[in-house]
Amino acid sequence: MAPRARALSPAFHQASLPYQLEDSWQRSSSYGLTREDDAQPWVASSMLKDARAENGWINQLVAPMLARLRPELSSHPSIMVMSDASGLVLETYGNRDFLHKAQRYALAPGNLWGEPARGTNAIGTALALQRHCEVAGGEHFLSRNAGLFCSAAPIFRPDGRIAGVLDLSTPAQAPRHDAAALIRRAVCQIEHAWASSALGADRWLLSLHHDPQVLGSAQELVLIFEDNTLLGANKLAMDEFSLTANQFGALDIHTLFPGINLRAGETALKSSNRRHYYARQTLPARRFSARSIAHQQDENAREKEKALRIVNAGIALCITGETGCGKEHLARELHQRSQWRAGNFVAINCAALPEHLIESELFGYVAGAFTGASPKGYIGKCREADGGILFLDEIGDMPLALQTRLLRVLQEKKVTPLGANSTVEVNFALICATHQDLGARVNAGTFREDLLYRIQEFHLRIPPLREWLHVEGFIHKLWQELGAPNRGLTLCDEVVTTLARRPWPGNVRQLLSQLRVLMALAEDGDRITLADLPGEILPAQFAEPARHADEQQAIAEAQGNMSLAAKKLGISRSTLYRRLEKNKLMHS
Ligand SMILES: Nc1ncnc2c1ncn2[C@@H]1O[C@H](COP(=O)(O)OP(=O)(O)OP(=O)(O)O)[C@@H](O)[C@H]1O
Repeated sequence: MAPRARALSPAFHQASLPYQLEDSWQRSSSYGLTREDDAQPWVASSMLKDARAENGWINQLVAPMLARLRPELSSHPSIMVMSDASGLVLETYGNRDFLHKAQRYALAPGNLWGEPARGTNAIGTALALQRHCEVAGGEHFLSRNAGLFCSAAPIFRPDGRIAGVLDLSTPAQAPRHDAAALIRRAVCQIEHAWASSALGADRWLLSLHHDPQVLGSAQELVLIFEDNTLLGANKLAMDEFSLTANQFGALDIHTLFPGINLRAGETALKSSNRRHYYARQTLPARRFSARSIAHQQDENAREKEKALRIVNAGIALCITGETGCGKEHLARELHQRSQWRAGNFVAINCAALPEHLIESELFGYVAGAFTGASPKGYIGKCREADGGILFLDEIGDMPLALQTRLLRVLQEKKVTPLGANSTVEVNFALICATHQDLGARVNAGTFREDLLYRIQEFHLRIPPLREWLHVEGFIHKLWQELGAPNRGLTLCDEVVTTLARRPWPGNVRQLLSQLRVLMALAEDGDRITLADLPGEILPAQFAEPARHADEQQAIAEAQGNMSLAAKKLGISRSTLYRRLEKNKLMHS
């Protein structure tokens, strides 16, 4: 027996799974699921509403394409299911009778179909594998889904990230044999339309194919450029040129197509992989395209993309913003997405280190360089960051004397460890962060002007939370990232609005702490209401005892039956008791 098969339990063998699904079953077990589980995790309608709002591309790109497929879909007992990138079902389309039956399987908006929620299933497993996946009948991990046949594929945004999953589901006893072809065709059309819509005031497109007849169809390869820099592509082009999301913003057209001369209107191209293509260029629209999805990204996202390009180009980035607004978080994200990700992300807090240690921390020292030094010497943060990113937090607090040495290192890209005679070459991208006004520090004479220009070749300010336009959506995102949906925890609309309106002087850090507290105090399945918020956060009109009116009313309506009252409120009995206890304490 192969070692891989030996690792599987007998129940796995009974299902005689295709190879790719064996791993998925293993993962399903590791999530703590059993085949008999009957839970159907879902999110509250407010969260569904927000998720739909965040995924406006579905209305623009998927709905028109599915409308064209309607005749094909309605003739069979089958439905199309559209989920977001977490497996949350946002829309279903297709045969009415089967739509109705599908609800029994919870294939309806608001349900979570990621693998952690429902084990092996086409949506969740396509997300896990990042490619097309088919799951038939008993291949589903949960026995309750054995009545389904599902074929699903992820949809890739032009920036290389997964946007969601398109799934075709039928009864297991009547599978559609053309399901895989139908899904692939639909996904290909969506990705093509998405990439094509990126054409904007400053972006142009290059469409390519080996076969000139294919140009202009959804099967063509589409590359998106700003000047000569590749910004994105449809998935077909990503596969053809082995492109990854990290290369977008960093790859030059001449690297992809050496010797290309677009001015000459070239229509036959040779790529760096020596393949020949027929090409068509679509030049920037003269006027701003309001329909361009790329332009719908909010200002923050656009700033982030700029910052990524800056970091990829090795230009020093300085991030400013109030405490807790996410400066280090952004720096780490940029590292993960940048061409420097193979190297280390080395963070040093210039305010937290004693002045006499910063120099040895940054530049290292040789053995015996000073009393108390490690006998082995120390390589120093600059060299640890070689090939990666050096993140200097609170740069505004760096002592003046050290600023001079840092400036030299940044100019010469060479480090001299303490006590050493020779220098060592280093190559890293520099990101600095500060909550201070560096210009004011320069005026006060406590920060070197030449260093400011060197570390702030590009400046990005993260606004404080109170200036953000879409805090509600961000709260939902954090709530999901904290794992609340796995516990069936939802936030009611009033809570989200109340939290979004707080001034949050501690910014994201403070908001996150508050969400963590709410999660820790909640019971699984709870819906968090205003009554769960601490007094100092509540708006004045909800001052007690009015804020507990909901509980009192539910208890009265349930004639004192606490289980029934809790059910009406969508909370557990223990949460109801806890709220009443809190109320009592506040009035004692
Ligand atoms: N966009 C975000 N998404 C999720 N979590 C975030 C985001 N931004 C910040 N955080 C989280 O908020 C907390 C504070 O962020 P971070 O440490 O990056 O802030 P900062 O601006 O560097 O703070 P300080 O100036 O105090 O050093 C961290 O736990 C971080 O993971």
